Amino acid sequence: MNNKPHIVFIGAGNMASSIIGGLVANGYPANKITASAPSQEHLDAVSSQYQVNTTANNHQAAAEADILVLAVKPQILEAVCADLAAPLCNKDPLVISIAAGVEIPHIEAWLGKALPIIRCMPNTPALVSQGASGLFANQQVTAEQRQQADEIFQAIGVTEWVTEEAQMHGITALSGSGPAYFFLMMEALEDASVKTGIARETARKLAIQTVLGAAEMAKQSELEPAQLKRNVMSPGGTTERAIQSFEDGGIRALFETAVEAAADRSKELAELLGKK
Ligand SMILES: NC(=O)C1=CN([C@@H]2O[C@H](COP(=O)(O)OP(=O)(O)OC[C@H]3O[C@@H](n4cnc5c(N)ncnc54)[C@H](O)[C@@H]3O)[C@@H](O)[C@H]2O)C=CC1
Ligand SMILES: O=C(O)[C@@H]1CCC=N1
Repeated sequence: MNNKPHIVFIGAGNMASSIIGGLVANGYPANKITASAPSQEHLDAVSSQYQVNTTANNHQAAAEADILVLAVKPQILEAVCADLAAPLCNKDPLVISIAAGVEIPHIEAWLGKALPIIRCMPNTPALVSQGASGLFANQQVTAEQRQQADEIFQAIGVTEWVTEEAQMHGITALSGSGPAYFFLMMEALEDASVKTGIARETARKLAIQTVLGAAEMAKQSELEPAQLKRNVMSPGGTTERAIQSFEDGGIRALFETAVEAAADRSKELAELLGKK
C-alpha cells in the first residue's frame, strides 16, 4: 500500500476534503496524502478528520508530489500555477485540475512546461461519496496515470472519460451543474405538494426519497429511464396526466435550453479565465 503515489492537494476546501475523505475511506494511506492551503482552519479539518499531512507552503508540498491536484478557485489558479513553476522545474508529476472552466493549454502555459495534465469536473454529491466526475487527459498522460486518476475519483463516486477537452463544457452543464437541477425539482415538487394540502415536512421527505429512489432504480435496472417512466404510468391513471402536463409545458425544450445555456457559459468562462 505504501508504494502508492504521493497525492498533494493544492487547496483544502470542500472539494479537496471530500476527495481526501473518499480516498482515506477506501484505504488510501493517509501518510501518502498532503494538503496545502493558507487556511489553517481547512488544514486542521483535514488533518484531524483524516490524519493526512498538511502544510501552508505550496512549494514544499509540490516538491513531494507524484500527483498534484489543483483544487483552488478558478480565479486564482493562474497565480497559484505561476508560483508552482519553480518547484516543478525538476519534477514531472501528474497534474489534475478540478477548477471549473480552466483549459489545459492555459494550465500548461502558467506552469511553464508540458506536463501530463488531467482535467476533472466533479460535482458536490462527492461530499457524500455520490459524485459524478467527467475527466479528460492530455497526450502526455500515461495509461497508468489515467488509472491512478480514475481510482482517485472513483473513491467519491462514478467516473466517465471524454476524448476531447471541448466536451468538458457539456460535462459541466450535465453533471457539474446537474445537482442544482434536481434540487430545483425537489423544491418545486415540494411546493406543489404543499398546495395539495400536505404538510411541508412530509412533502420534503417524500420528495427527496422519491428522487433518491428513482435514481437508485434507474442505476440498478436494466431498463432505460423512458421504460421505467412508462412502468409508472398506468393507462388512464394519474401519472399519465402529470407527464402529459410536463410534455405540454415543453419540459424537454426547457432542458435543452438550460443545458445549452450552461455549456455556453462554460465556454465564455474558459475564454475569460484564459485571457486573464
Ligand atoms: N463546488 C462545486 O460544485 C464544484 C467545484 N469545482 C471546483 O473545485 C475547486 C475548489 O472548489 P471548492 O473546494 O468548492 O472551493 P473552497 O473555497 O471550498 O476551497 C478552496 C481552497 O483553496 C485554498 N486556497 C486559497 N488560496 C490558495 C493558495 N494560494 N494556495 C493553496 N490553496 C489556496 C483555500 O484555503 C481553500 O482551502 C474550484 O476550482 C471549483 O471550480 C468543480 C466542480 C464542482
Ligand atoms: O456553477 C458553476 O459555475 C460551477 C461549475 C459546476 C458547478 N458549479
